[in-house]
Amino acid sequence: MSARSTPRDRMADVGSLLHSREAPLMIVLDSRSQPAGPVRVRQPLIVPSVLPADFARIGKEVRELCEAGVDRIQWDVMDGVFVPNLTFGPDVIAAARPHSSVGFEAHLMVVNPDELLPRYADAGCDLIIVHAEACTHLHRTLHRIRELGARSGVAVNPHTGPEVVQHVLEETDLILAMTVNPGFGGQAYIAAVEPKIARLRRMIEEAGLDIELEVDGGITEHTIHGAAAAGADVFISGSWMYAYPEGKAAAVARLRAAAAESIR
Ligand SMILES: O=C(CO)[C@@H](O)[C@H](O)COP(=O)(O)O
Repeated sequence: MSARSTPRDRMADVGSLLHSREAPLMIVLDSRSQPAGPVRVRQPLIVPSVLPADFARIGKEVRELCEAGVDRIQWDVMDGVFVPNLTFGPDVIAAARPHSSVGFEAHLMVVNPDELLPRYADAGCDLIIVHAEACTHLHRTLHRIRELGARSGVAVNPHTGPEVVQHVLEETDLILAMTVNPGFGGQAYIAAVEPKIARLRRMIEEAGLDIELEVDGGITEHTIHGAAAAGADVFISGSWMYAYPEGKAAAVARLRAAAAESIR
């Protein structure tokens, strides 16, 4: 737990301790290396987008996701300008917060994230993700998120190169490689992003930093393999998870198993 954590963060940390990035790392022997040495195997995190949820019963939807075994919950915040859609204000998220036993992340698809950061931190978002394309002073914005007591994340659209995050790695806890153009759920996964995911994974490893690498958009039990093999370790799922015939718990288990097969 970092020194910048707020009391709300600390409560959320206790609730989600089993899913922390530090705790679940396994040590295995890598038979490919000579001599054999310990290798860190990342555990995939499965995170639903609430975009397909029934907004008239959002508290119940959040409780169902927690019971399904998700690692945290993503709120897609859209302003109708950065993306052509409008979604959640901070008051909606704050109202849902007491219904959750896992952390909240806010994916801010907005043109002016800086002025909104305190509102989403106060609403109970433990992780706040801004778009590189929306931030004139990305380093400052990420630093500000941490000052507010949240973890910081930076998202990049499918067309944006990995180099935009090279000089802010020290200020970020997560990189989100969008695998659709943001704005709507239910779009097709863009496999052409995978080489960028691999490049981002190398950048993280070369920097020696504990940064999560998230993918978002079109994630299914099939597409998750390519993203995991490229180096992603956090997987957002929206429409596929909600439409899974055997229910959300089975969908989470299916995605977790599929990611674990391919994660590197
Ligand atoms: O950020 C976004 C869309 O802008 C995503 O979170 C999607 O909402 C994920 O939904 P599916 O592609 O899994 O339906």
